Amino acid sequence: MSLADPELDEAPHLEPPPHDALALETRGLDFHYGNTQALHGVDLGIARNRITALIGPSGCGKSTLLRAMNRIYELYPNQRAEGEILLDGEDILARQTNAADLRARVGMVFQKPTPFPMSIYDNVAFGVRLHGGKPKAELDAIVERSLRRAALWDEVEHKLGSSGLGLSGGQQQRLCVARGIAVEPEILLLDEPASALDPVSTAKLEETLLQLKKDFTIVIVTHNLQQAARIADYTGFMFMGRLLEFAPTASIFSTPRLTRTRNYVTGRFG
Ligand SMILES: Nc1ncnc2c1ncn2[C@@H]1O[C@H](COP(=O)(O)OP(=O)(O)OP(=O)(O)O)[C@@H](O)[C@H]1O
Repeated sequence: MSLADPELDEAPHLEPPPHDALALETRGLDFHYGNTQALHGVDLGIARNRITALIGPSGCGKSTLLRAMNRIYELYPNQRAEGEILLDGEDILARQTNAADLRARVGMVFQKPTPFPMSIYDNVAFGVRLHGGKPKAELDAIVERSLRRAALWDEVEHKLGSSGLGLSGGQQQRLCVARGIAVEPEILLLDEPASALDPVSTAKLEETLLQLKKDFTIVIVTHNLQQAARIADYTGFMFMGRLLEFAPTASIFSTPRLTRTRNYVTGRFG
């Protein structure tokens, strides 16, 4: 049976977290790239201090959904989101929401590590300086704390003045996590953050994320189903721009309700 089988006309099965546990919620979210509609009426609830994974076949809209959550798509022409995205009850798609403030509250780490061409220290301090700056001693403390939380401090404490570009891929990605959390966002979005990393670096990043969920709400897009099963509390399965199934991770992998989800998580599609 093909995952795209039109005979499989199944209604979505959504088991969102309790409403009072939500940090962010999308309601009826549509997304367009010009004339192409990439998201169709997505209703998604992201639980506070939990890891939520978005899985699904290539092109199903995972990255688009993530990019809507901090309005980063606005930096590109002809991309638009419609519907509601509630962050602590406030609709961030509303015009009056300041995009720079929003991106400080909803940080993002990309697939490819993207350290800036500057020192390790300056990479982590970058966002804090951008959002108003702090006295040197306070900034030092923030940089150390962020690097510790990203499990990178022990590896870089003696070379904070060296270029971030000189680190290994795995270290660079943890540097990007440190940069993202230095401004104390409420939510950290990660778009396939381990796809360019070796297994050891991946394990280290996963461990870091499990620690970080004590302080942050995490949403991760991943192609790696084992990764979702290992670290996510909730998992959403997307298909052709729709959120088809959403539930606690164990249910998605052990007792998926929809045939399409089952075919995908067992690798029996296509
Ligand atoms: N810049 C763009 N312009 C036009 N269409 C786009 C653009 N970016 C994505 N799309 C389309 O939107 C749909 C969703 O893409 P998206 O990148 O969100 O999927 P994805 O699930 O993250 O895929 P992958 O797993 O391959 O990264 C796809 O049909 C894609 O072709």
